[in-house]
Amino acid sequence: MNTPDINAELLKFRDQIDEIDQQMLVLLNKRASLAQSIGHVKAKTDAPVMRPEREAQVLDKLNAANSGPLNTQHVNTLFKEIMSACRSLEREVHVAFLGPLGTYSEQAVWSFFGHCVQAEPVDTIEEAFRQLQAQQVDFAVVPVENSTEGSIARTLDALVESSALVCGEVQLAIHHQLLCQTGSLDGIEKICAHPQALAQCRGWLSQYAPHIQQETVASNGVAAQMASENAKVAAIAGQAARERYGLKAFQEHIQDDAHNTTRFLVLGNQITGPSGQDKTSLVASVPNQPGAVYKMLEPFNAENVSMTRLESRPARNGRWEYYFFIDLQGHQTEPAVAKALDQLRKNASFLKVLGSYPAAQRN
Ligand SMILES: O=C(O)C(=O)C[C@]1(C(=O)O)C=C[C@@H](O)C=C1
Repeated sequence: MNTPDINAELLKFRDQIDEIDQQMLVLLNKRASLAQSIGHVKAKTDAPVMRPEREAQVLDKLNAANSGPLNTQHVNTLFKEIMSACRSLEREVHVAFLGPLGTYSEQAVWSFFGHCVQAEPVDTIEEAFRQLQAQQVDFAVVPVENSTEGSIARTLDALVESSALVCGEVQLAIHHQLLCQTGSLDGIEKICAHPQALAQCRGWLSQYAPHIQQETVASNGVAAQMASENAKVAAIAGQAARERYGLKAFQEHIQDDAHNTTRFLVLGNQITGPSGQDKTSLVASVPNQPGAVYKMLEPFNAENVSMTRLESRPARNGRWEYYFFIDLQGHQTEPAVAKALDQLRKNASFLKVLGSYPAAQRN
């Protein structure tokens, strides 16, 4: 095919794309107007603008109907952003996250809420909980566990104390990158990162950058900021930091464990209804007696409710008691889950249901 023929063929397809884009724009604006109408209805009763269960259902319905060539991830990414834009026309949603900018927590915010939210970095996990409790923000996004490093104790402790409800979860694949101003290691004198990131990349660093000094800093976001200000510094950080600070990658995927993931909780002050594929998180404590833990878990077995997580933390009351953090499959309004929780309430010395929320498979 000669060049004029190729150009003519491209033009034909591009004309069709232009036409479809115009049609989609009309439809998207129709959708946005409907969301605005929903917003007006909600405003009458001060009902929450963000409904995680409804957004999960929208994605599930679309994916069930999808015949490709777009895959599930494409559909989710596109429609999360569409809902994010529509939602922002109802009211701007404010989300606190563990900062600074450029951390994986920020990435988790974009992944759950799309980009049309007001994301506000805070210095500590406790401050995120405080702002949520004081209703300074609508939601808070905090890390709760990492597949290689384990649970984030400060989040677990804060969950026991606070009135925050779990409204959602985000499973984020942690892809560390070695970032600097030029994308080359020439002239780099030190590599900065959070201690966990350095630990997670130990093998790669000893093989490919054994002679460069390493320095631990408060977060990968801080490391990326340092690299953006100093050409002799490289940082280990993720995609959000790379974009935020305009850095170039010397190498992507430098973590030793290819499946390294961090799970984040989306916390709010609102109850989340069932979406069809949900999880329930709770924290319970039992008397320090033989068989007590077995008795605590027995109702889940009896009701055939699957547990996806069981984690213990000292209760910090000086009596060698423990809090058990449990995640279940199903929503607390489902009969089997409700029955198991009723029984657990009788067996436990302490029980707090932290919330039911859509499971993260849509991320
Ligand atoms: O269905 C609603 O309640 C809406 O506000 C609409 C919409 C959407 O764009 O589809 C937007 C925000 C909510 O989180 C859920 C869905």
